[in-house]
Amino acid sequence: MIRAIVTDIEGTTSDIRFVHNVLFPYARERLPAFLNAQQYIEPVKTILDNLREETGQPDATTADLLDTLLQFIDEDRKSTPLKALQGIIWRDGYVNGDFRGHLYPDVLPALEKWKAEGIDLYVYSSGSVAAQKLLFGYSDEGDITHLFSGYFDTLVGAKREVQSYRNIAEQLGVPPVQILFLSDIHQELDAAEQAGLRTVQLIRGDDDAASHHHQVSSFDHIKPEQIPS
Ligand SMILES: CSCCC(=O)C(=O)COP(=O)(O)O
Ligand SMILES: [Mg+2]
Repeated sequence: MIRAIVTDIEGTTSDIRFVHNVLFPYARERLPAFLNAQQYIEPVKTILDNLREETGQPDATTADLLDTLLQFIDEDRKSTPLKALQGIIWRDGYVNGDFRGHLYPDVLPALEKWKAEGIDLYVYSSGSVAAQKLLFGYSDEGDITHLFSGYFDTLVGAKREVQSYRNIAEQLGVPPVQILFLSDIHQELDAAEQAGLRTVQLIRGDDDAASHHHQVSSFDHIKPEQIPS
């Protein structure tokens, strides 16, 4: 039986276009002024030092790091320091009501049903845990963070690495075979499957996302009780 469901965000609970057309431009536009104001203040100071270490540029200036970050944004690089900075910048947008966290309409009813059935719910996204809590805390359906028992970001490991899913299962204290991972990206699902998790692939768009994983177009087609383990 499935005891825990871990869900991706972009392309799974939420439209890719919300992330790429709203969140990313919002952070990109504000990043230069944000770094200029915050570069010597924690936690930004430490995040920038982490970026220097990540990129092997120990003597990089803030201007150098800004160029690197803008390039990472344009490449959709899942850099942990970048995601931490984005999460801090996005807070103002959510709190000020500039935008709300997009949820597909099938997501909340399914999460509430699974929670009521005793399945614990978690999130695993490249977005920082802070960014995840903001998206679900200021979502189209209001604050739904009460539904989630925990959050994972790339501090647990990259999403296409098998070890990341072993780490998640160990932290949950649940046998991998009793954990269902939901994502749109087959490489993430492949890694989760190799770690022993069960998988379902969300096909939200019309792109050809052929894979061997069980595929559904919405959360209401997911039946955890029918997944053998
Ligand atoms: C938490 S909302 C922002 C998501 C984000 O920054 C991102 O890069 C999405 O990556 P994912 O691994 O969830 O597809
Ligand atoms: Mg995704």
